[in-house]
Amino acid sequence: MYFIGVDLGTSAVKLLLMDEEGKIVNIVSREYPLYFPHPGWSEQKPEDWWEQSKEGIRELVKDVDKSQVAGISFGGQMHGLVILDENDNVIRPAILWNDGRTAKQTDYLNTVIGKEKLSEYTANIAFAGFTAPKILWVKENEPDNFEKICKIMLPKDYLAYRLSGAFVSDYSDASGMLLMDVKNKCWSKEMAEICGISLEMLPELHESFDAVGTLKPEVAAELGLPETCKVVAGAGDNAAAAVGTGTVGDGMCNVSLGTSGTVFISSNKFGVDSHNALHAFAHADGHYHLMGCMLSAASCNKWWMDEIIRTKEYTKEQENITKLGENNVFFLPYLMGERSPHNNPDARGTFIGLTMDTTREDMTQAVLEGVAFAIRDSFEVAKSLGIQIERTKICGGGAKSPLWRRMIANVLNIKVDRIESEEGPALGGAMLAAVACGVFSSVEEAAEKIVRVTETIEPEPELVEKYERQYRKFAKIYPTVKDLFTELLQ
Ligand SMILES: Nc1ncnc2c1ncn2[C@@H]1O[C@H](COP(=O)(O)OP(=O)(O)O)[C@@H](O)[C@H]1O
Ligand SMILES: O=C(CO)[C@@H](O)[C@H](O)COP(=O)(O)O
Repeated sequence: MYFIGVDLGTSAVKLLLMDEEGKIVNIVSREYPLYFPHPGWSEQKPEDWWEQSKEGIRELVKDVDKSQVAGISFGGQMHGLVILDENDNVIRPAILWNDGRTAKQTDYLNTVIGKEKLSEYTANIAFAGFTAPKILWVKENEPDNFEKICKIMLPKDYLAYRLSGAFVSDYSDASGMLLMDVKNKCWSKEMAEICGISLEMLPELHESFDAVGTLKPEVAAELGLPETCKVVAGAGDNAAAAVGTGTVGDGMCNVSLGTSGTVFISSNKFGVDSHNALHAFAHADGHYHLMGCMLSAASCNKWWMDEIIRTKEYTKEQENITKLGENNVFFLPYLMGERSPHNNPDARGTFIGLTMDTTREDMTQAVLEGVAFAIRDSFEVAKSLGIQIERTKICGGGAKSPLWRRMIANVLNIKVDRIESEEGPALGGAMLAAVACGVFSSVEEAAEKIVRVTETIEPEPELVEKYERQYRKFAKIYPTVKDLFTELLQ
């Protein structure tokens, strides 16, 4: 038997084929455009996700016996608002997780409804990228579109809907909508009322490892897959990545360096961050997790390389970096505003400390370090909650860089475990499909049998000390320039 894992990412859809022994048989990737129609806005077309996923699946399975593909599941970029009308047409482009247009609606939710009430209804407060503020934005700014809404779904749920006709979501991804009561794993009537929507507009909720249907006959024919192929609910990309890196059970950690950067801490018990800086979400293993999310991680390096110094030679560029822990240049990686821990859509990217002898390498280094320091910010919040993290897994495109992995290990002062593939969410998706098809009795068992650590990066005491001093300096920059960010936008 084979299982397909689909990682519906922001930069591309990554598809992974796994056999029932857990061996990765093939990986395929298909890019699609990301639109920034206004500064701070971020959109994609669901039709692009669908077309590229279909093309990717055909390529993925072309050399295997397709009749043996037993299940397909997903890890999807979270929070994106996909709205369909009564004829199942997409009403407008999806508004993504890193879109900052909802500052007014987020402020309304946090101050007028109030953080305490939001926390009581959902276990979280409002962040600009979450789905509920986006619904309010459409209501206020595009009333004609709002009137047409029949179905509200998340990005990966759109794929499941097109593949199977099942209008469903899973608890981990739905946690990020600010419409779900995370503790009790059900929709919040209060939040639906606040957003002016009915519960019928929301998908049926499932565990990530639940089979929710099979391929529609016409889709099966188009893909060359059997109609019996199970479509499995799947998870938000971070929960799926956690499955794919074996971050399941109690007190495990995964750092993802994708377009976003995340710190994911699994827990067998429901818990909330009293500072509201970390999200309290459901996990794909049936339990819970806390998560910090920075909006621009590997995308900062991509921006710096592609748009500014204009090179595709990421590895070569990083090989010239030598001054680890001694850089006088610092970079705030807030190119799309920032979520954890600042919750500030107005925050912006910033270089500070430039002099006449600053080199291109210093600035490249500052970009990579700025991301590592921002990841550390979420670790500091976890530490303040009494959570001690001694080692972490790492995944995402940025984790392909040996230098970045080393920086993370030293800035965080913990061991960093690399697994066989950086494609955490896609592998996690395939594992969820295998659980739903009965190959494994639980997500934990799948992780135990499949995930292998291939390398551990140890912190280096001398560098840890240097980076501790550097982090203290970094931590002073945001509070100093914070007010200026809002002023600059006026
Ligand atoms: N060697 C590398 N060094 C730094 N960044 C990298 C490297 N390889 C890939 N990336 C970055 O990883 C990101 C894609 O990672 P991925 O986890 O697939 O993201 P997403 O799920 O958001 O689409 C891109 O921003 C890409 O530039
Ligand atoms: O908003 C979040 C998590 O809360 C992001 O992590 C998105 O889920 C997008 O992930 P990537 O495209 O970076 O994997």
